[in-house]
Amino acid sequence: MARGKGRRNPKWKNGSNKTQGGQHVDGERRVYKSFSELRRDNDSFRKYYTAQKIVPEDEFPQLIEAMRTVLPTSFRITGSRQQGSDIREQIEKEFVPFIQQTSIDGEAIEPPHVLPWYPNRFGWQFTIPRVALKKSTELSKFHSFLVTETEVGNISRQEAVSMVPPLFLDVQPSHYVLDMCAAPGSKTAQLIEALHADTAEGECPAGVVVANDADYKRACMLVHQVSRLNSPSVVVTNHSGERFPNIYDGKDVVQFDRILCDVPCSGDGTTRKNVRVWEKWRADDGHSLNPVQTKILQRAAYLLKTGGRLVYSTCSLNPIENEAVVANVLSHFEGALQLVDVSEQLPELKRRPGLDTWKVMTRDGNLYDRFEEIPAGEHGRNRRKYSPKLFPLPAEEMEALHMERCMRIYSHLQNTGGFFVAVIEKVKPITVNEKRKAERDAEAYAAAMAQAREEGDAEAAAAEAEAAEGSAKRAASETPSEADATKRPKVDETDDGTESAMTGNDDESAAAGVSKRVYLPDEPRADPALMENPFVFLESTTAELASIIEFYGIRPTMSQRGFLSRIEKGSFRSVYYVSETVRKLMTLAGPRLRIVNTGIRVFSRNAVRDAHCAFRLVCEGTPQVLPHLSSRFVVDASFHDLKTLLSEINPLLNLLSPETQKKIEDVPVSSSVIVRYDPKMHEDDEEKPATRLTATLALPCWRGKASLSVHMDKHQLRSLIQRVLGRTVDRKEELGYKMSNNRRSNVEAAKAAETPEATEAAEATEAPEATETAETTEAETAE
Ligand SMILES: C[S@@+](CC[C@H](N)C(=O)[O-])C[C@H]1O[C@@H](n2cnc3c(N)ncnc32)[C@H](O)[C@@H]1O
Repeated sequence: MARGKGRRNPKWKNGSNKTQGGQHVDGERRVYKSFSELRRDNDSFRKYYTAQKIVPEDEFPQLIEAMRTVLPTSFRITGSRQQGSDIREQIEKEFVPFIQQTSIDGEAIEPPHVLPWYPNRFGWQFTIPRVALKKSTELSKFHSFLVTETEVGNISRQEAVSMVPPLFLDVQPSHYVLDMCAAPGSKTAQLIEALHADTAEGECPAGVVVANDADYKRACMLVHQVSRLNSPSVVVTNHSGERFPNIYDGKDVVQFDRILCDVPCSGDGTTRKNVRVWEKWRADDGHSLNPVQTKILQRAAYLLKTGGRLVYSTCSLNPIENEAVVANVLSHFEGALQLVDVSEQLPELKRRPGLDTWKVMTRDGNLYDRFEEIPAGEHGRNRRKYSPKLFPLPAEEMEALHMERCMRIYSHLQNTGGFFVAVIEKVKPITVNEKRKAERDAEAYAAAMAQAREEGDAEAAAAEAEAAEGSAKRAASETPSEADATKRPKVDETDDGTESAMTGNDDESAAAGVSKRVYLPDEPRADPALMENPFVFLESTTAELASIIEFYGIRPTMSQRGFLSRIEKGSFRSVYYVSETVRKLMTLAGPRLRIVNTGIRVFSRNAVRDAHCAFRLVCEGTPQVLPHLSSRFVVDASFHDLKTLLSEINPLLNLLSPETQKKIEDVPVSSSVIVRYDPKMHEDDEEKPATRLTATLALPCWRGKASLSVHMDKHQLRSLIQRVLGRTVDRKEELGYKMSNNRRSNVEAAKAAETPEATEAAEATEAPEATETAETTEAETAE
């Protein structure tokens, strides 16, 4: 690999040189179509958006051109964590300067850069293609860093524009927050971070985030995303947004301070990532999504506290999914809701104002300004397929709503995807009668549109069948080879054709892939096979919980009302922990709320027969429990000890420093213990971590008879090894938790130490713990 500056490789121009194509099975033959062959254009799309005047006429070519290029990769550092600034420093001081001087085959590489509008330099973007990341050892170190830190939740891959809506929601730690359409959860993660902004580890914010999605399987994806953030203040639920249940506190319905409605949409702002949007785009998609988007926003408006704030967003440019929905709901509740002027917030974010006029495109491709202009057709059949609700309100009403306060973000403005964001405040209550009327109207509108669509689809199907019959006749008169040649090769529906430089947690593509799927309230959604036992709060008198509290000396500073579990046949495997606010909400809601998951897993049953306590501390629960744990189970260690624990598998106690050994000997055999390393206390030490650390590290460990082993999942461990020891761990090494290896390395170490007692102890090896550590580590990862 050559170093030094040079030209940029033209084949990386769009951040990708991917040649892999889509495929489909055509009879016995597989037909591949490369993504570069896919047409990144659509005449109907051009016609529609030119007519909408979403940008000035002379700017439209720039917009289209930007929408045809591949999207840069962007990510966010988890700001609420102590490690956030360490991670940022590592990027700024290690990776950026290094990449600046790196070139491959004489071609310069553009280093990652900060998203100027994202607070605290925690938002980043880069265009280095994956192939380049893997080609050089140095760049692959950056790649490995991104993947590992994403897996442990220190970094989240997220499309830049998708980071915008939560920033305008302005979540405070005391807020009750509802994320109505949350999966796969990139924005939920931001909401949780904001909730924890000023909460010390081990404490619970007064507020709560309820993350909801109508799709049960997608709600499970949400659980994975949320669990990376270890928050006791989150509940994941599974309801249609428009039917999110009332939770009663006495006679009052519990309302939320903040609501995010990131509704299902056509996703036509995501063409840079989902190339097939070009091919599939139809103006009709917006028409059929408008009713459900309206219902979700109406429900959110009702569930919002007076004085509260709501954000409505889509990754679509279509005014029918955006301004039409907002204007209708605002006008319906007559002054209860107002658009907020946020032009002074995030000034670096380039945006354009919302529209107050637009046109509706009918199936025949004609565009109309007013409903009445649509030719009625026989018995009004033609006009019935559309609704006045798809059109702008009268000009003076639109003006009064200040639609210019909505934000439109376009691809060419700052090299992102497209997005729509409206920030809404509730300035007076909505009465139950107003709510009911709105619901009835929305229901009738949705039903009428659905019926018209069915009629329209039936007509279209008949026309298609007629056309197919004609072409079958034509094909019969052609030779087989000619008929084959007229077939258009299809492409795989499942691959979005994009390339991610950060594998692992590609949440955004997952979101985009099904964002158009709309779940209606009466659709059976839950897969019973996946349903788990409901959560039950554990009384502190429950024998097993009492034994955990007593053994680990959990102080009363950790409320004992927060422990809960999923009980099966009178027994439970794991203990979870939630905040008092979550407990209150769950108690008030009872079975009304379909809870998919909640809480942090703090203790898990261990498999060691002679252990004093049947439960061990779980890695993800460590930050929550640590401040409340008896000091007997917390050992402050030196860098030498940290290094030993991270480089050896089940190191013998005599490999640790004498002071640490002494403290560990006080800890009962076969139990969890936390080893803590505070970099501030070791600033003058000669030996230091490979990267500069400021945040304290806490390693949950297992104290065996003669050894101490780190008890973390493999991703956490890999992240620590990279940051502390400065080396990338390969898969074989990380999976080296094999009994034989453990025993061999311990015996060798003991022999090297030349102490007969140690050799004897090593040969007797801590078999149960070692096996348990390895197995549960893998199990934790799987869970
Ligand atoms: C655009 S995606 C949300 C992306 C998500 N906010 C994020 O940032 O990761 C829309 C989501 O709405 C869900 N959905 C579809 N219909 C819904 C409905 N009626 N109520 C609630 N959620 C719905 C889909 O399952 C999908 O996960």
